[in-house]
Amino acid sequence: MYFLGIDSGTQSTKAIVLDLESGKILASGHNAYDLIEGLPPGHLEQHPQDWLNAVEASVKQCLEKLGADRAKIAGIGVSGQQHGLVALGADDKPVRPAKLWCDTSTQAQCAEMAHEFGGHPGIIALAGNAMLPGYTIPKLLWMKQNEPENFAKTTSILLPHDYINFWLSGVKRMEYGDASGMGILNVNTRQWCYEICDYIDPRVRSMLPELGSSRSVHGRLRPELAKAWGLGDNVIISAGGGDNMMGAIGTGNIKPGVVTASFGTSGTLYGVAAAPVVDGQGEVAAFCDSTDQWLPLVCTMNVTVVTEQVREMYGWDLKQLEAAVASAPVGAEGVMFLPYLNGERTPNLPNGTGVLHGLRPTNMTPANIARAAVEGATLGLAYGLKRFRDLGMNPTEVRLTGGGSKSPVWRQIVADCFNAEVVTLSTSEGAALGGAIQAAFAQANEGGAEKVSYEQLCAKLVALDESTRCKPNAENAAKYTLQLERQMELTGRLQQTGWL
Ligand SMILES: Nc1ncnc2c1ncn2[C@@H]1O[C@H](COP(=O)(O)OP(=O)(O)O)[C@@H](O)[C@H]1O
Ligand SMILES: O=C(CO)[C@@H](O)[C@H](O)COP(=O)(O)O
Repeated sequence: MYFLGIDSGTQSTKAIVLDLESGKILASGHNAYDLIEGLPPGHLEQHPQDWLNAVEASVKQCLEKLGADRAKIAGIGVSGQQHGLVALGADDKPVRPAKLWCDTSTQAQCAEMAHEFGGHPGIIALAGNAMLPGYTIPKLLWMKQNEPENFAKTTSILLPHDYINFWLSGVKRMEYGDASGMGILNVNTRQWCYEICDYIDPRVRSMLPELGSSRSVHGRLRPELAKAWGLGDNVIISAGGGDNMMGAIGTGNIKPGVVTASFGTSGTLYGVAAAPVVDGQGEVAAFCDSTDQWLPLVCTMNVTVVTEQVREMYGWDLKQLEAAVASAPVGAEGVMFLPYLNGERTPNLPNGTGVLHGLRPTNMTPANIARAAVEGATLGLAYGLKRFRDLGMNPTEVRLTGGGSKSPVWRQIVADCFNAEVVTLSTSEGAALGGAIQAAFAQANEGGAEKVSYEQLCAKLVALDESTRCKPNAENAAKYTLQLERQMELTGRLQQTGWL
């Protein structure tokens, strides 16, 4: 039996076909897209139709490679960028483009809601999470206040992966993992916080679809799509989840003790927990995972955003970028790059901008700027790891996934900044693999006692690539400890003076 895993990311969609028997990835597909251009700073949006087109294109690439064997596909699992707001009208069409996880235009709405519910402590007591601009529900309040005609037309809301699931199956439903990033799920009880919903508008309750377990089957592939793609008539769609929740499954992060770091458009650090992990400072998000456990997570908004920008500025390809980073010494001869190009979530700087600090005539080289960009983005996540350690999670090994983890020089920088061993998986597409594994789990266990566990599936299907293992270099780790202090101190001071 084969399972299709789809990861709809911020920059592209990736699809893979997993053979359950051999554990091999038999085919993969990829399709890129852009953000909508020309919007004011802080407004980051995409057309949901672009995601559907990319899903279709990347799935078709896989199916072409499989040929007649495509009939062996028994299930599909979808991973999607978290938090985006897809607002649908009565005709089930988006009433406007989706506002994304990296859209920071909703600061006023976050402040208003925090004020209403007793500040960050009050909101954290209600839902487990602070109200941050990246999350979904402030986007809905923003729409009510700024586009009342679109709000009036909205009859239901979905997250990006839910919208893809809806297109695949015709069923609107949410699962706990991705729903926990909306800002209205009480992560302790896994129930909606109706106080917050009602504050936004009494109609919000009716906009929410059914909410349920991430372990169940979401629906079946629509007959029209099954026919068009040449698939069988009983292909299940699993519950799916946010890309970090699915990345957790695909990196074998299904029981406490494992920590994964993802280097994609965003940077994330997460580890499964058997109970909610609530951070009083609201920096470590208290999310649910997509196996009905919990997923404390730190997210920074500027990872490959920054490296891509530097690469484009110098007209380099990825190899040239890597060579430049490798040619500069640890610490980039004093050049520091505060990477907040799109604003930032951790630390919470919705209006943040990038800062280059420490430039001298002798160190102002493309190589140092490239190295400083990688170091700045990685130290942002090292701060997250420090917060994990504050909360009692102290990994000796971190599993890496996402596009940036393909770079050997970057991996060593991560090991040194984290002062922990790092290793990648046999595929860098952890979220897509997680989708395929979740689909295999849901298909095997549908409607009865559990026949196959996540432990069994991950033991068989998730493999570390030992050739990528990097140990921290003690001397470099010590330098990066100081570098992190400088980065956070500089950030704090600029924030205090209103420059960030
Ligand atoms: N060898 C590499 N070195 C540095 N960055 C890389 C490398 N390979 C891929 N990337 C980066 O990874 C990014 C894609 O990562 P991905 O995890 O797929 O992002 P997302 O899921 O957010 O769309 C690319 O834009 C590219 O910048
Ligand atoms: O907002 C978060 C996590 O809370 C991001 O991690 C998004 O889920 C986007 O992910 P990528 O496209 O970078 O994978």
